[in-house]
Amino acid sequence: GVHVAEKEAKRDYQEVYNAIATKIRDEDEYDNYIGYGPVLVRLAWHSSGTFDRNDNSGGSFGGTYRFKKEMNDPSNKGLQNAFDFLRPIHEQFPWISSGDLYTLGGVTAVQEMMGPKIPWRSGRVDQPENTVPDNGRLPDASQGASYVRNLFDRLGFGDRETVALIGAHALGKTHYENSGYEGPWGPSPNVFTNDFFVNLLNAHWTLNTNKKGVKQWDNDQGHMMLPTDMALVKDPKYRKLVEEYAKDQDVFFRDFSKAFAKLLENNIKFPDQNKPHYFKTLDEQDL
Ligand code: HEM
Ligand SMILES: N=C(N)c1ccsc1
Repeated sequence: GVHVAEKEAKRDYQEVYNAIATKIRDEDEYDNYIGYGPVLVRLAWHSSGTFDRNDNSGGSFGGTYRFKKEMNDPSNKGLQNAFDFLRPIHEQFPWISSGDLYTLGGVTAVQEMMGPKIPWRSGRVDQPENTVPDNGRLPDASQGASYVRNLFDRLGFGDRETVALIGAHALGKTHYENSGYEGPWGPSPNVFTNDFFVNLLNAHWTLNTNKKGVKQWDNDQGHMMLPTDMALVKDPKYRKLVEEYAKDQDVFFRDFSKAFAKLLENNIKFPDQNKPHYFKTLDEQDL
């Protein structure tokens, strides 16, 4: 059922943001100098993407990613890097819940990679191991448009929100050892842009079977797209949205911010007094 967030504690969440942001800035060598931003965004997404609106189960509230059943979900392979990154932050701020920390990590990463401001509310409360949702709720990358539409409908999202959210694939890369896909970087793996959409439309894509026997799309610049990425230009309704976001990064930023905030808050009711935080970036604080 829907969870009710606890009333906001008298805590300095900007301080937690700054600790995460400083660590992202300092530890820049991770994953061939992509840094921890993208994998932190993926942890926030995967810890929220277990939501199912049909029975109000899953979602970020209980911080259940910390339990091995969810951590070992094959869909979550590679996210241990984000979990290990956040461990010292959790030790420094033991009062923050796991669910708040995993989602705040993604918000901090998006903003520090020059993405849009993401409003964020506190109040998630750790839940016990017996509340871990079943594996298999996160999307399979080998599928087409109707699969993507159904999966994001289960998460409570329409076409516009779905296409905006998948725009996060401008960040980071795919790794053979995690998903069986190998993605040399997109043009800006640690800067949040609308490149994913521009790339989808403008590059010449070839469907290959990679060294792991997995089908993926490659272009001559050494970028890759998943089958579910390519579905966004094959489906006429999705394609209209890809074209809109490729043309206007501000519209993409606006829609991504709303959809990402909604994703991180699915299945949670927040007390009115828990106002959304709009965190300042390190640059905005001259830190
Ligand atoms: C149809 C939906 C989606 C599918 C099938 C999908 C699948 C994948 C796969 C297979 C990878 C590569 C993982 C690896 O090998 O390390 C990946 C990476 C990534 N995904 Fe998605 N994803 C989807 C939606 C999203 C959404 C909604 C977000 C965030 C809002 C997101 C953010 C990311 C990020 C940031 C990475 C890079 C991680 C890294 O560099 O370590 N994805 N995704
Ligand atoms: N399409 C991409 N470049 C991608 C997919 C998952 S992470 C990056």
